[in-house]
Amino acid sequence: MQNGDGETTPYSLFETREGWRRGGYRAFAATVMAGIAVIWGYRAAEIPAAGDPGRWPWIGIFISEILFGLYWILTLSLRWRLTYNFPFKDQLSLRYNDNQLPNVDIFVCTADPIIEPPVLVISTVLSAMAYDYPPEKLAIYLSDDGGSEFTFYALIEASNFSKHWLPFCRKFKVEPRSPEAYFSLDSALHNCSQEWIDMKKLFDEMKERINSVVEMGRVPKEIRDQNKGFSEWDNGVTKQNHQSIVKIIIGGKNHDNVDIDGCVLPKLVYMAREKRPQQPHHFKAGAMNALIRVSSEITNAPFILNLDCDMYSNNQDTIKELLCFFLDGKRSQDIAFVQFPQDFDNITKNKLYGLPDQVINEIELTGLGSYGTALYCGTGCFHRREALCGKKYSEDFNGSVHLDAQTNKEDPKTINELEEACKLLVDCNFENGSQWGKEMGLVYGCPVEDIVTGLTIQCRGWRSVYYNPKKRAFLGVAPISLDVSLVQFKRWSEGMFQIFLSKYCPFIYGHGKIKFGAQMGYCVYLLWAPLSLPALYYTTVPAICLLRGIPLFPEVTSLWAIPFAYVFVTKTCWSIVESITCGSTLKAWWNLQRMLLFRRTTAFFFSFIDTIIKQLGLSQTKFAVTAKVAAEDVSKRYEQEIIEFGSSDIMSTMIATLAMLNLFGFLLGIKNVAALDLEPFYKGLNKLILQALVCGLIVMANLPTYEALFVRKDKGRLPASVLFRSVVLALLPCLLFAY
Ligand SMILES: O=c1ccn([C@@H]2O[C@H](COP(=O)(O)OP(=O)(O)O[C@H]3O[C@H](CO)[C@@H](O)[C@H](O)[C@H]3O)[C@@H](O)[C@H]2O)c(=O)[nH]1
Ligand SMILES: [Mn+2]
Repeated sequence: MQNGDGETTPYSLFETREGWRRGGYRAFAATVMAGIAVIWGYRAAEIPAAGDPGRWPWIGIFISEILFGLYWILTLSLRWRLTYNFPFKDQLSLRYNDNQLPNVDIFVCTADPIIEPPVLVISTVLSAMAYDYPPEKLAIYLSDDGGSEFTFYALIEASNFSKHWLPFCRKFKVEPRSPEAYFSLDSALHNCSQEWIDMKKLFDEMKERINSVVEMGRVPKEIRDQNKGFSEWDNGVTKQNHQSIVKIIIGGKNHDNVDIDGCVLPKLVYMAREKRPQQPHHFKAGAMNALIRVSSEITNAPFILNLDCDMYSNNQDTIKELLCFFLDGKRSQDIAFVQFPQDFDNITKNKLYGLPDQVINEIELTGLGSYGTALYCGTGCFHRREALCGKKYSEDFNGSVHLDAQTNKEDPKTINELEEACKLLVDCNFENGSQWGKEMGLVYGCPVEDIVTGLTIQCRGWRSVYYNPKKRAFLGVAPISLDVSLVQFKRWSEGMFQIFLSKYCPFIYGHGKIKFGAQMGYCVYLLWAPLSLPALYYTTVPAICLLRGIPLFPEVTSLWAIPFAYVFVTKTCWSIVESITCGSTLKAWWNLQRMLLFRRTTAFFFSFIDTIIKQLGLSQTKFAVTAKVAAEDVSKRYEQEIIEFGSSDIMSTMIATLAMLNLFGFLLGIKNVAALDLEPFYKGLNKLILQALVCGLIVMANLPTYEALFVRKDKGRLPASVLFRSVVLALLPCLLFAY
């Protein structure tokens, strides 16, 4: 066996295996496709004559079904072929000893000390410091877009705490290594030794100190005096307006950089790039690019792990596992990044808000990864620095040469000189006239900087790997109220639709560069926003037509009902089977269907509108940071799986209005039919029953909405103003069209 050379060693570091044969799925998909084609044919053949009141609604539903059908064809690309990746960590240590392992830089981004509390941020940082990896090869960089002295203070506390925490983790093989997550595990699981108790006390005291400083609203003088770094905050630093701040908290050849056992600590750097009100800062993409430059000055590791501040490491072995993909000689050369799925540690049993979507994580993203084009999801992603910085892949690129060349960057500069040099790299003007945000680093101008950046890397010839280990590598915080969740989906769908409309549209930009299946797969996500249009049509027009007795579906006794029934029933069953085999419960599947309905009719629809407005140049890109904390009563309801509507914004009004509209349609439609004599009654029933079924399903999915409107008394209910608005809005079409 020879070091670093994939060709002469008999053992590979990773393996890619084909999943189950997909023949069954393909055959099934073909029958569904046939069903869809028959439905299209039926719609085209049976268009009501001019003058018939049903003509326009019919044409509308025809168009909707064409769009749904085409979208469904796109989703096939994600299921066609599934391959899975398996690293062999033990082989890595046989091939490379610790000295030969590459440096790794870990980037953590935070943006706001209130909705991303410093204690949460440092727990993530500490979990990253505690990886089972030679500490002298690790460096953790925190980018603070909040420019907050609280976050800086918390990081100093964390650096002191790490001197105890890291030895403790090593000694007791602690897992997970985020102290917050670890100590909230059932303590009965642990040996309640004195050391455990002492450690918990140390952590609780630190939390207490940090939280009290945050509550006080300023860092007291005694603390400020202990670290001259606080002087940066002396003259009016605000979130939007401040100079560059770079502080190397642990690093350099300082005797203080060891833990209580005398082991070296990983480097730790705080960075807040310069912000000026009139200068665009490009949100997370800007922060990441600043981190790339600062880290290149200080450590310049060839591999970069990118984490959101809530995504703590849940597996100490992750770095070693994932290096298997990068260090396997020739086979590794064209791999630009390895993406892990996004997972959360605050999930209830039945996934109230549909996150994480196991089918996306286990099947769809695997499917996209099988084309060599794993989606870059912004967090839990390891990059090859060169690929991220804009290098094109070419056959003669030799990753291992680069590895040999990299050694611990022994810088003659002092910490002070380094910090000053870094500050220049993150001032507002540094990027002017450069390729940053275009050809270099993360791409600017899009609220989903991650997806578009991943695509550009792939179009430069690189491959990416999706790795979904059994043991979750990272766990984050999922939204625990409906509005926060919908706002997050709005940002995503808006950003993705922008990509579709921009020069980065995968069908054009990716043409000839990534596989056609991959182009289709990307569009499954990029087209979320326009998918709202047929969805809205389906949730409004059948209900209104039902009121008026206009049939839009075939008679239930006619042969034409068969393709509708077939497509609906088999697709539903398939989706249930997929969910359950991916580890969901039946109830979780149902909750997801409700969330899909809510997302499509609100978040996706408003993002569609906003994207169009933006295309017209009337507004600017925004990035609404997702809240990671909530009030106690909200958390309590979340644990009981009660939906937190709790606001009167336009999205909840929309949800309530659609719920009311379908309820009216369903009830009045049935009432109208029931009032008939026997013979016309059966005829009417025959004609309208499928339509009533559509409304009935929407009503069923909305049961929690009615409860929130009429029954609930807690703060998470829908306020009376929403009830009033939704009833008026839903009655409007009923009155206009019904009589
Ligand atoms: O101006 C900003 C805004 C955000 N962030 C950070 O970006 C991360 C993601 O923000 P969050 O509000 O948590 O967004 P999510 O919707 O949870 O994020 C997902 O989607 C984003 C793109 O929409 C990606 O950037 C994220 O990595 C991905 O986890 C957080 O750590 C933030 O602190 C910044 O650093 N600067
Ligand atoms: Mn997040």
